[in-house]
Amino acid sequence: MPQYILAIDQGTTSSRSIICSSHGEMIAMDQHPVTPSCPENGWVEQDPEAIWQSVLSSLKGVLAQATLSAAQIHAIGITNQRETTLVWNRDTGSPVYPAIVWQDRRTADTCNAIADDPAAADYIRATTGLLPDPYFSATKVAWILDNVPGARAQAEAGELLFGTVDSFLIWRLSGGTSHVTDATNASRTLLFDIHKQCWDQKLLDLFNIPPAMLPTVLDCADQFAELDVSLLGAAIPVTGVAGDQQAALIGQACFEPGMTKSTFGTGGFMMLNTGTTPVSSQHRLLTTVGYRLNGEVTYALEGSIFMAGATMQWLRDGLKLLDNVADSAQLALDAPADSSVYLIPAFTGLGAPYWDPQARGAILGLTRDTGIKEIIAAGLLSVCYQTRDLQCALQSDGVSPLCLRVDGGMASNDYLMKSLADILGVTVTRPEVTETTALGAAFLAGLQTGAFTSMNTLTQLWQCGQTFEPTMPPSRRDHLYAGWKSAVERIRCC
Ligand SMILES: Nc1ncnc2c1ncn2[C@@H]1O[C@H](COP(=O)(O)OP(=O)(O)O)[C@@H](O)[C@H]1O
Ligand SMILES: O=P(O)(O)OC[C@H](O)CO
Repeated sequence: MPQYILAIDQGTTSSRSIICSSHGEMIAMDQHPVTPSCPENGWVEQDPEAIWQSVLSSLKGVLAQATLSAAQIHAIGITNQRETTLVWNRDTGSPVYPAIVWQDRRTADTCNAIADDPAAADYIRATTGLLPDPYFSATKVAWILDNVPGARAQAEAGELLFGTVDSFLIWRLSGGTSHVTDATNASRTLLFDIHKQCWDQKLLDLFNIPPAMLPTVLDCADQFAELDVSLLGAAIPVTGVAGDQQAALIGQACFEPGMTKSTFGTGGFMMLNTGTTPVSSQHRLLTTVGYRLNGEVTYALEGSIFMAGATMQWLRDGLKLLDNVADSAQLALDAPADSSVYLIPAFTGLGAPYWDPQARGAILGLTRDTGIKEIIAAGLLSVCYQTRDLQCALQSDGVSPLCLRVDGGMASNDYLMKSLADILGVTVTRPEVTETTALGAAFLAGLQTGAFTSMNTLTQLWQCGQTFEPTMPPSRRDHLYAGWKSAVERIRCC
């Protein structure tokens, strides 16, 4: 008799819940959109109540679709958009400000000032594996405390709690009894020592964050909470948590050093397993916790692209060039292959390896012949070129992924996958089940309860769906990439 595990995947554009069996089969999925708002240039926020309601709806929806009751669910796993920052009142559970989303750049000046202090920047790098960039949570928390009237005093009095989305959801799901997170989410805050696996007092002082606000950090497979019975009718245990990119690493069964995955959702995130030794990048990649199980940390090198699928949303909703993002594959195929249009989607700056929060986007190489198809193709190719930027940084750090496992909403786009193989010059593999992020969270939850007995079991559950081989001549791929590099140089601010 299989056991049923439910996984919540709270992403930037939607909240999904899946139910899978202990045999690794997907039984049902339910998805509800969430819409970020951009109240000022470079700001990106979400309504915490909309996040919560979308998660609740997806929980109820997936149970209905699977025709299962909550009592039949063995365990819950949670995975989430990382870095997105919430601060809420311990007594009421009400957030004091909207969620500040990972893409938000409002704290760029603060980060630049810290980056200008070599001792502080070196300490951050050595302790957290990250860089002083508005992407991470610390300066977002400080901004809320400094800009919401009374918030800092309340935080110092222990009345306010900080958490990434996982923490906030667990607080709500547990009826306000569990204030916890996991080591992967903690590793994205700029406040967590990835070597000692604890919050770092010197960083808390640097960013002026009261320690009383912080959640307890657990392994990725652990006892996080029990569901408040009033929500679904059963006290289901929450036993697995990981940030979404780390959950995808697990869902893609990248358990051996050197194995690499890229997830193309709102952003694009390449992650390479480096084993139990943290590797420090000389080329501005991040050293991060891949997963922590039974107290043992597996580290990863990560390259983060801020705009992948979000570029296609902008082409659809902002420029109205598309009715449906999925149409982009055929339109791009119909564009002439020799188009030299480059779209640089630096809408909120550039992520790895540039880390330029002030850069802004551009479309370059326009001619009188340029039309919608060429711009759409350039939007998709921007994802390939940004991924090649990450591949080059990894190669310069002495690690070269020989093949790449892909997932995320954009992975269904065959034009993109084939172009990616061509521009990178490596085999791109799409798994049979592309909901790898949610699957990773389910794997973690099942590892804790014994529904999955080992990492080997998870490796055997991973199934290849389709592979895309590179066929573009190396000289052509290098020529196209050189055009991208010179286009990027035109828009950089630092
Ligand atoms: N066929 C497609 N072609 C191009 N982009 C796509 C396609 N399908 C989805 N996307 C993009 O992928 C993103 C959604 O992927 P998803 O993994 O659900 O994102 P997230 O977890 O960040 O919310 C959206 O930005 C959407 O524009
Ligand atoms: O919402 P996604 O899937 O694009 O993921 C967001 C990342 O976790 C941000 O670091």
